[in-house]
Amino acid sequence: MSSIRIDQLSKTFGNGRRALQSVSLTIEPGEMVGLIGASGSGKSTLLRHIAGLASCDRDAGRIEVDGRIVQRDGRIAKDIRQQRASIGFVFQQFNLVDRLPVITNVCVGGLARVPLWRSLPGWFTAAERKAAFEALARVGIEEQAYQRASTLSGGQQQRAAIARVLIQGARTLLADEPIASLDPESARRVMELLHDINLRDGITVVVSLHQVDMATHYCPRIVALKDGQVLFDGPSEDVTGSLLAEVYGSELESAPIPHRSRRAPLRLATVAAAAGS
Ligand SMILES: Nc1ncnc2c1ncn2[C@@H]1O[C@H](COP(=O)(O)OP(=O)(O)OP(=O)(O)O)[C@@H](O)[C@H]1O
Repeated sequence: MSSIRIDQLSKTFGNGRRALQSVSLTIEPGEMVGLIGASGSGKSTLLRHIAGLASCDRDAGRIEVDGRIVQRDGRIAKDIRQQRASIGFVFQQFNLVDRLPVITNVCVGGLARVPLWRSLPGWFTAAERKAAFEALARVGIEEQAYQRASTLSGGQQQRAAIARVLIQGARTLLADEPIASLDPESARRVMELLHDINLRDGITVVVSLHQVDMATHYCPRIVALKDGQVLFDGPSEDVTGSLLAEVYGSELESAPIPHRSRRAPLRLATVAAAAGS
């Protein structure tokens, strides 16, 4: 059974903008996939559809996660709340509750599994708090457990958000530009963490990134979107300068170019030359 299966997914927003056009994609359990593409190419829209946070066009697509239908032909599954328990979502802006302690934010990750009356802050059991503390230790911020979330650095907040996904027991982790607002060192640590979770826990990871070098370094498979369509789907080794020129078009000058330790670095001049060829 595939981890994620997308068939012929299309999305047109109310303003007539076609954000996704007949996207089909199959992702197997334990894969780590980097989603790249120019601004507006449809990366966030695709991730939000996989999580059932947005619905596709009528009669235009179907998404399954772990063999269960998330949405079909414009209708989101009725049991989406239960399904979301196994789909972790990490956002660029962390989505923590600023005024609550970090550990409470992390405990909230288990909410789909506890009765509603126990979801109020303070009602978490000792076992749940222990599990949250262990998740914080795993992401390296256990010392900040009792600080308000707002007092953490961006990188620490993102690690707390990942700890929340660990507590959630998600089998699939979708990360929408998780490092876009982080400094380079914090970004590297977050990518290392996603990589570790993928390798050690076997969690399927799909991460959208503007930094192509990060995508090709950490993700064995790259999916490139252009104008809402899959332009490339293949091993990161096959991401070439000419492909990037096609993916980023006029954004090329500002596009981050990969520096991959395994291969000769792709330099802007190489890519620009490919673009002109
Ligand atoms: N709620 C919305 N209403 C109308 N158009 C939208 C909406 N959300 C996204 N779009 C449009 O859909 C297209 C795809 O947007 P999306 O945010 O998925 O792109 P992206 O690749 O994630 O971009 P970025 O890298 O800048 O975040 C864009 O043209 C965007 O303007």
